[in-house]
Amino acid sequence: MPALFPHSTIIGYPRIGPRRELKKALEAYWAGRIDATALEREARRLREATYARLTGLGLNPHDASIPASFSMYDQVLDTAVLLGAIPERFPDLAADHGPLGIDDYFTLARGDEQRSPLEMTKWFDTNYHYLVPEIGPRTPFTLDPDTLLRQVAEAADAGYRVRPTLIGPVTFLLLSKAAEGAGGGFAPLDRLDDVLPLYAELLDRLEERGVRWVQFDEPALATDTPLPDAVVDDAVRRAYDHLSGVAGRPAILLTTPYGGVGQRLGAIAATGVEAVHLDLVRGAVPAPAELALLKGKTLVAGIIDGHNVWKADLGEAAAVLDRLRADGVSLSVATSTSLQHVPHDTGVEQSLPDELRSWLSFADQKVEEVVVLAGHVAHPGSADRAIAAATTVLAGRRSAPGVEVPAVRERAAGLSPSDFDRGGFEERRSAQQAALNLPLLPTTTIGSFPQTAEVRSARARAARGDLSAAGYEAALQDEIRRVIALQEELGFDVLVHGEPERNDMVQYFAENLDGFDVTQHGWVQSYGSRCTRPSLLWGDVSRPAPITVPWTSFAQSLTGRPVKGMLTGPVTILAWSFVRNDQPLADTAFQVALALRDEVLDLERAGTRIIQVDEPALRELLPLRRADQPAYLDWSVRAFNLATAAAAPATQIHTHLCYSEFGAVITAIDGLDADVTSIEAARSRMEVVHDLEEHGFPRGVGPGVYDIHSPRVPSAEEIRLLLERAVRHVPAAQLWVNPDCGLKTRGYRETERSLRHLVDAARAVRAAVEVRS
Ligand SMILES: Nc1nc2c(c(=O)[nH]1)N[C@@H](CNc1ccc(C(=O)N[C@@H](CCC(=O)N[C@@H](CCC(=O)N[C@@H](CCC(=O)O)C(=O)O)C(=O)O)C(=O)O)cc1)CN2
Ligand code: MET
Ligand SMILES: [Zn+2]
Repeated sequence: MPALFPHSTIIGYPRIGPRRELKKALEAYWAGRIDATALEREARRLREATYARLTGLGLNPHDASIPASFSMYDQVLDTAVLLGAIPERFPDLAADHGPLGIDDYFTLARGDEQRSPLEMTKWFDTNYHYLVPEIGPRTPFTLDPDTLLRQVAEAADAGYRVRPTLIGPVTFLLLSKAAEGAGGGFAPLDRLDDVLPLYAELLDRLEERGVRWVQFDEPALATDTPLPDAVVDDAVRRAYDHLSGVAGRPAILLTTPYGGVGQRLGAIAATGVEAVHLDLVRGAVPAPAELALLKGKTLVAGIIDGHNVWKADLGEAAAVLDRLRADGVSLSVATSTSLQHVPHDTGVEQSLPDELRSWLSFADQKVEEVVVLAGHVAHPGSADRAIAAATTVLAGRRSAPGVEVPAVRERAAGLSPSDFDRGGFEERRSAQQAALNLPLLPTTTIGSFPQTAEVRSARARAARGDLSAAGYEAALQDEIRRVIALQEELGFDVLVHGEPERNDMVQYFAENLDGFDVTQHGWVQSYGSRCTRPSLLWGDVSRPAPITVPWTSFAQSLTGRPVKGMLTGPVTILAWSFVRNDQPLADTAFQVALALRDEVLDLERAGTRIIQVDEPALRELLPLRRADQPAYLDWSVRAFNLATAAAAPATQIHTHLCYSEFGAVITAIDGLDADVTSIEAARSRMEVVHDLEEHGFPRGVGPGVYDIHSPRVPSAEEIRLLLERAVRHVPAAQLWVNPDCGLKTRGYRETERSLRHLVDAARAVRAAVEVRS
């Protein structure tokens, strides 16, 4: 008879550390500044500090309330390695060479001189990115459980009985891609029966170590998958019938974060798992008939949002829990998702206004909210004071100055269709050609140039007060001078100022708009050691003063060639911030769009002839459920239109989107109505030109000709071949030549060489096309 599932838990916790300790240790290890022992010592210290912290916040250290959700780089990679699922292109790392070492693990994550790493892609609808396993019909599977078992043992030694968490078999295979050469018709899920014995063996091994509960994350069950529902439901049944049939195993918690499971609840409930987690924030609260299906299991109610940073309405959450309990279900209180998507602790923020801080709940505060609600479930009435306090805070938030600004609302309410419409493209095209007189196949970059250690350090010193505002501005101007001179020397047609003033393309705008605040320590892992500090969008948004105009004008004053103004679009600003949850996203997007519209007009007035509005996250916010996608695409496209449509016909509007799955949203991209669109294309060898050709994409387009994600320098010949491929499918008069994305993560050495090759290749193809026509 398995133990009862604990009354309160979280699905996962941030791993990067309250002061980004893991990031620093990883980067020190990769740079050779510390050895593997020191890295592992720091990781272990962080894990134990997490268990201690969670215990302090009220989770029980003895009953599996605490998840063991650490990862050195990525949890999907960890599960692939646990199963020995090493892609065939890494034969030296295969299981017959023994268990995988830490350097081998990092080779899979980061690649080496010869091989690219596993592909990285977005994790559900978050700004976290996971590594995509490659599974073929013959990929071998061998259990490699040492890392997991060591963590269980190490926790036990420190006095914690933790709950190991890993990606469940169905989601693991659904998130994998078919290995190259797997053959049409093969889907990784075809290998389900081959991985199940390994998961079963793992349950045995965990049982031997005294583990009582194991968590299998199955978020793919809360999304629409490319495979038919019946196939996925059958996989759920087979997987969990197999695993629950293992004799003497630990009990199983199956989690389904990031959405509702809908009809799939039937298949999940029919399995022999002991506890089922549902996301009650994104998904619906189950009706009594659905709850009846869960009889005999614990419902782990994901009622605290793991995905945003706002304090919960505890009164409302308690009412939902009361209803569930009245229906007789065995109940545990939890977060809707892992807390890896939110910063650690509001308590360490020194510069946030107290009132704003009181509205916030980061990971540690969310644990407290879970514990309060679990107290309420166990002893109704016992949490009334905390619930009343939350109600008071929420009421204060609703009426606080800045949350609703009449002038902002009136402006948004007064919009008419013409505010979204730039007029006909033909008129624009001839006006722009007259104003700019650009050659065929114009060359440009995506905006940022390498962010040098000097620039970052100057910014850090300016923030500490060790460098004056004037000193910081002078340092940035020096950098702009160098970037302009370099582009002139290389022979670019459309220049950029290089964005040295931006810590991040979203945070920089948030720092300069009303309605936002930014944190000091609110770092969230984006992938591996890379982090971002999402801004807090808490109020009505407006622009107190021009933001980018001085930098762009300064750059333009240094050159006769056109300098492109550079803005981040409304959808991306929302996607990479924590956004208020008290009004529809579309309303907030329109406010941001209006602020950007003012900036577009000010840039134009200052003489900027080309303005780029980046929307790399347009695809990212696309809802996971197909039924929700059309409404999203409608408002997101309209927000971009609103930001850009006031520009004069002669002003050329560019946009940039850095992903290659272009086909899926090409109609929306067309709807943006930008004069020129640059996109990622190099990693897929220009495949996107087929989508463009098929769609008959009518305006300018710059498919990226070199991959900026790696320090590799492409040859001019290689770039020329890509361009010739593009010219065969897209009229040359529409084509631009640019890299895949911004250069901020690169160094100057490789950047300069790559850009030289880019200009050489563009000139060669330009000459060839001109001869032909
Ligand atoms: N917000 C956002 N989301 C995004 C992307 C993006 O660019 N922005 N890109 C996509 C991929 N994700 C990425 C996420 C992060 C990074 C990245 O490089 N992050 C940097 C931090 C960038 C930053 O905010 N820099 C700040 C702060 C830098 C810093 O750590 N400074 C030191 C001090 C340095 C010194 O004294 O010299 C400190 O604070 O300790 C600045 O330049 O000002 C990192 O982890 O290292 C790259 C890609 C998707 N999502
Ligand atoms: C992630 S898209 C980046 C666009 C931005 N203009 C840059 O060049 O860095
Ligand atoms: Zn990009």
